[in-house]
Amino acid sequence: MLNFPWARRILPRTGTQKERTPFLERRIGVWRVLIAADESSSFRLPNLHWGPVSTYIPLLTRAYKDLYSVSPKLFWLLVVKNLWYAIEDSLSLYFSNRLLLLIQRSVLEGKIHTSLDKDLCIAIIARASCSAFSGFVQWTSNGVKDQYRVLVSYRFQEWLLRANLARDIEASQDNEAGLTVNPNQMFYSLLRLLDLGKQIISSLLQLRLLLHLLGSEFASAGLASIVICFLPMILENMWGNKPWSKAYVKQAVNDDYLRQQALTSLTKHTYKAEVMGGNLSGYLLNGQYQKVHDALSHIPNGEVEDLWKRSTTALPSMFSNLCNDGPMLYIGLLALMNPSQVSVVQLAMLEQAATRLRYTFTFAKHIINFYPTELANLNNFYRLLDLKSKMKDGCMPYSPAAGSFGSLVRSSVRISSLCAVALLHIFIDRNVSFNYPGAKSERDALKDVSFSIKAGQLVVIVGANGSGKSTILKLLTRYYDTTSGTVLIDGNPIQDYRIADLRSVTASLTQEHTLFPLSMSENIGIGSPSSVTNLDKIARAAKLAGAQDVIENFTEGYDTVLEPVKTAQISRTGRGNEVLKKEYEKMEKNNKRVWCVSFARMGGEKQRLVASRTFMRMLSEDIKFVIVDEPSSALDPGGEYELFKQLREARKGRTMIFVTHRFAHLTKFADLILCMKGGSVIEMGTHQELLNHQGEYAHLYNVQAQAFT
Ligand SMILES: Nc1ncnc2c1ncn2[C@@H]1O[C@H](COP(=O)(O)OP(=O)(O)OP(=O)(O)O)[C@@H](O)[C@H]1O
Repeated sequence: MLNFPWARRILPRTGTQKERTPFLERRIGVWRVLIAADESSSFRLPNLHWGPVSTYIPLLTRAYKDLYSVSPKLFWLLVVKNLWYAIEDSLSLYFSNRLLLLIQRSVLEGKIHTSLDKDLCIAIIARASCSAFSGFVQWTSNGVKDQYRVLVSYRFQEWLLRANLARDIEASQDNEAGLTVNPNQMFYSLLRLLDLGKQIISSLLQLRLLLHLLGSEFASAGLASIVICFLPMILENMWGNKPWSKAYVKQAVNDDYLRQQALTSLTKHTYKAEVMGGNLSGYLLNGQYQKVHDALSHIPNGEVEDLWKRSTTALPSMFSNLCNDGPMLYIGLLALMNPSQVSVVQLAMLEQAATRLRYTFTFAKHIINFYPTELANLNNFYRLLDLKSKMKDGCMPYSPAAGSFGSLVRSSVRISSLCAVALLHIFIDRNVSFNYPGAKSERDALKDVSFSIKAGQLVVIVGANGSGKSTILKLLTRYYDTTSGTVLIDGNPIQDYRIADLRSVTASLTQEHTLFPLSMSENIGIGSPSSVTNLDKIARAAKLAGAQDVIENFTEGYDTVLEPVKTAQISRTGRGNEVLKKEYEKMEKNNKRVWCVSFARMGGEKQRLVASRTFMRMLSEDIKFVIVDEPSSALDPGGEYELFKQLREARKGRTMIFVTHRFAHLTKFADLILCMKGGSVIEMGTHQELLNHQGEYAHLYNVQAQAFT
């Protein structure tokens, strides 16, 4: 079958027994191609695997219910449209047949009787109405489809957005959360599956029409037409060398080709300095590239699909085309052999009916071939939608009175068997341990941690890298739940509170905080969504974070959009057009916002902007708890000192936990310092107490102090 040496079957079936391998493997050009085994069997009817279909019935039911719920009216219009298209072909053929027979009778008789006249009029009206109504349905259905698509994709997109936002960190790290789903595609998948129903009804009606035509004296011609119209489909299955309609993966396995790719990639910007500095152009071009080029010159190059096509013979496509003309040729032969038996009208009708039936079947087969992909789309969408948070939300509201700063819990707190955190009041018992879900490390991120924080205290956590400082903050903000032990907030386990309530009284500033693809003012204002348009407040927050100068540097000031979405795109074919390409580059350059991004992406400016958001949040009286995790790595010493000072002052008696490596000008003000090592709190106390203790904290402090002496 494959008559080129470079297109050979790698794994021939062994012996007489047909070994069931999951793939058919072929080597084509530089590619190793694996084709799904069931795609390569010699002949079978279209992929009618009813097993998978039946397992997908609940999914389909849910999908169509959702589709219906978006707009029942448009749904029914779509169904009616499909039903009409299902019967339209057979109906119009039937009326055409009737009309042509009447015309033939009238021509043969040479005169028109009244009854014939009447029948002819009815037939003409019926045929014309059918065509006109089809045109009307086509016109309305385009509008309906577009309107429905927009509604459906917005609604489905909204569901996805809600599901994605509601998911906690652990669930977001799940593989399933990485599924890519296109709601627009979902709509088309559902539509195509509706189309399949249409094609099935249409085929049945067309078969019925053919049988009706077979009732005449040309039964044998009709029967032959039916058989002939299926022949191309059968042949396609036998000789179906169309990799683009098959499930396959390809992998480049030719060493020379891989080296050629590697050499070509050395022209990229990433390697530019190295290649120029090493004066490697001559070596790469003349020696290496030339060598692989010579080695590859006798190997056919190109896409798998094209190479595949070139590896087949012309016979299948010649025979397939002949079969397409089969009904016509067969009827022509009949007419030659027995002219008296042939009615031109009926022959023409049979030919038309057979052709339409063939098209309907081919189209249905096409949909059936792709239905696994459509079902997979639907399945992915609902898997993503149903991917729930791993953490259970509590049901207890948490709403301390505005300005209370947790004073309700200012009474002393006993260290119990539980660990409590006071936002108030926070406790952690000796048993509090934690490891990240799926963590590879054998050591727990936190081990036997125990401490208590009183409402309104300033707590600084210090310690070496990886000692568990940030992890404590993640437990206190309920990004994760402890593996053992409990965190108590105001005397109650943190799990009992509604997560959204706890987050609404917490302000945080961490290294992981980032800029949104929004304007500067919104980036800051979003810290307090109810004041997002309050420019005075936003400016105050920016001033506190020392970001005012950064913002004023931009021509558009607070309206500057950071991290903008890409505005320009160039089509595949457009990439080959130099004029278009230049215009595209201009569009990208003219987008001043891109420049802003690179300016603000890294470094101190970004940290100041991000800190402004936290200050914005702290300006709200609702905030009771502030956590800050290493927010100043890129700030200059002056900026860092100022930021720490402003954060301390903006705290206004709220409970604040600060994680930092550069704690010299912070720990002196701390009510409590936790010094951590290897996931445990090894020292606890005030700055003076810990210095006197001469332990780990004193060591870390002295290392920093020595740098300035
Ligand atoms: N998402 C994660 N998944 C798995 N392990 C993690 C994750 N985050 C942190 N860890 C591990 O947990 C331990 C504690 O990390 P944590 O970030 O709390 O330390 P840290 O004291 O804040 O360190 P640093 O000073 O470098 O920020 C480390 O061993 C770290 O590798």
